[in-house]
Amino acid sequence: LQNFGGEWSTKYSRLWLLWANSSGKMNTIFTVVNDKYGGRPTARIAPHMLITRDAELIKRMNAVRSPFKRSEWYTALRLHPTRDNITSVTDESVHSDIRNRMSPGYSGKENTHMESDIDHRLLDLFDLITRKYSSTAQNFRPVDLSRIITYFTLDVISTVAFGQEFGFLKSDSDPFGYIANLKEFLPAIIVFGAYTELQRILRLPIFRAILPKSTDKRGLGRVMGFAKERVEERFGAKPIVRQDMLGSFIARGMMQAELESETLTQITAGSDSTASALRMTLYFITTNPAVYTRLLDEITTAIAIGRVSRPIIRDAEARRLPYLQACIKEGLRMYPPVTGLLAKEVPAEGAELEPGKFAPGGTWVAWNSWGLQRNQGIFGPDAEVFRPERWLPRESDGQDKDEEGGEERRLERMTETVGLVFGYGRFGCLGRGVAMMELNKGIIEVSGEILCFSRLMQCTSPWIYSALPNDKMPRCCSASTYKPSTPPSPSPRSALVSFSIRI
Ligand code: HEM
Repeated sequence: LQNFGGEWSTKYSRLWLLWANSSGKMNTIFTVVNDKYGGRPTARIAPHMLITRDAELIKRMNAVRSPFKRSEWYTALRLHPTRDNITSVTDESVHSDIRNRMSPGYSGKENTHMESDIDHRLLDLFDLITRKYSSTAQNFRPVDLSRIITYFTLDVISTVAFGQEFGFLKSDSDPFGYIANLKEFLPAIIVFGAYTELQRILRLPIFRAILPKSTDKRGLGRVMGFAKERVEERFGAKPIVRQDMLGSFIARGMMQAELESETLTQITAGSDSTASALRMTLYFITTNPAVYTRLLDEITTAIAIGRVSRPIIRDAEARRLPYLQACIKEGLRMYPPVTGLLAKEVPAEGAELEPGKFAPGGTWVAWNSWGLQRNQGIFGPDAEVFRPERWLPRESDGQDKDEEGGEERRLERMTETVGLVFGYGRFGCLGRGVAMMELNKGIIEVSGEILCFSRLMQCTSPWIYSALPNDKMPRCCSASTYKPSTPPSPSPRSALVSFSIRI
């Protein structure tokens, strides 16, 4: 790999990688490395490992008939003590068989409750804010939005996966100690991905006891136990039949033991990723007054002309709001939630990764999703800035047709590139539809809620004001209940929202 630039020690050992992995700043360190070594998109990060921010190479490696395959890095994603899952399996044919059987369930076509399930969890979120976090002049009750957003995505995924919410929002707590345990596990997964020999040691029977198992009282193991119970209910003498993801997987012949491992993966893959996207996007929107105002103007107008359902916007309606869509794409671009290495392996015969640069068979090529989304050639010189306007068509001055296909091509390239935050091709995210539905609904409804709560009850906008029955905080935004001439209740109540930003 001597043709590829990188820190000098990466030729000899994985220590630099270990340092980068455990620094908490892996995303920016890899981006600096990709920038520093001649500005080439691919650099060396370990004796056998490269990292790339080249969108074309990432697509080539992930494409359906590509000879590249998953590297052993993926085996670190095995959470069950004895069974692989869709994300950890490295055998191509086993992976594609599981994927074929799981895709219909994830797609939502066979999950008729999906949209209403998400709506109910969003209402639970607002109910929690109303119950516990609306401050009065005497009683100051700020809420950490980051924490409860994580509760929201966990309750959503358990509901859409197997028809029962965990109950994070109802109890306003982490009833299983799951989040704390995952915080310990995720960094370990990252290290085990680079040092795969550690995994082999951990799989020895004497070490299995420290891995999570369904009989544990707390942590990942407890969630595993919860998932196991839900799976058991679908088998046996009087099985529960429900049209949800689990129902779809069973209909496609997945066995009970397989499902116990897959449901745990669904939860880990589907909650933290979406929670990061939601909280970072909300953070950027609500701390940019110009963006925030424009977004609320868009929704207020849409409500006024009857294009938005209440109490929760429909997914199809949200897709028709261009500025909301621009904010969501820009949020995903600024903070791609998955920054793990996801390394693919070069086929035995080797491959030319960049013009004139060959990598031998067996080389691992990791992705730098952060750097990929900061490509100034694609997103413009202000790629470091949160600016949703970049996603809106620019007025044509008649000259942009000369610039590589003009405005249409510019938007297309950006959209293709930001779509890569969900991976690509045969390894692409199966939960993308669920995640986008949560974002479409969550971003706009929570943005409105924050504004509603953060103004004392002097609000006049139809978006933020409706009647206040029984001195309760309202679910606002009903255009029909908007009475601008009626002053709202004078009692000063608000919810103060803070974000603790975790990356
Ligand atoms: C904004 C939220 C999300 C992002 C950014 C995201 C991103 C990703 C990425 C980058 C991959 C791996 C691609 C690779 O290995 O090359 C992936 C895989 C996967 N994701 Fe997501 N994801 C999100 C939400 C979800 C949700 C909500 C679910 C479940 C409902 C989910 C389920 C999965 C599954 C099952 C896979 C494995 C697919 C396979 O191995 O074939 N994800 N996701």
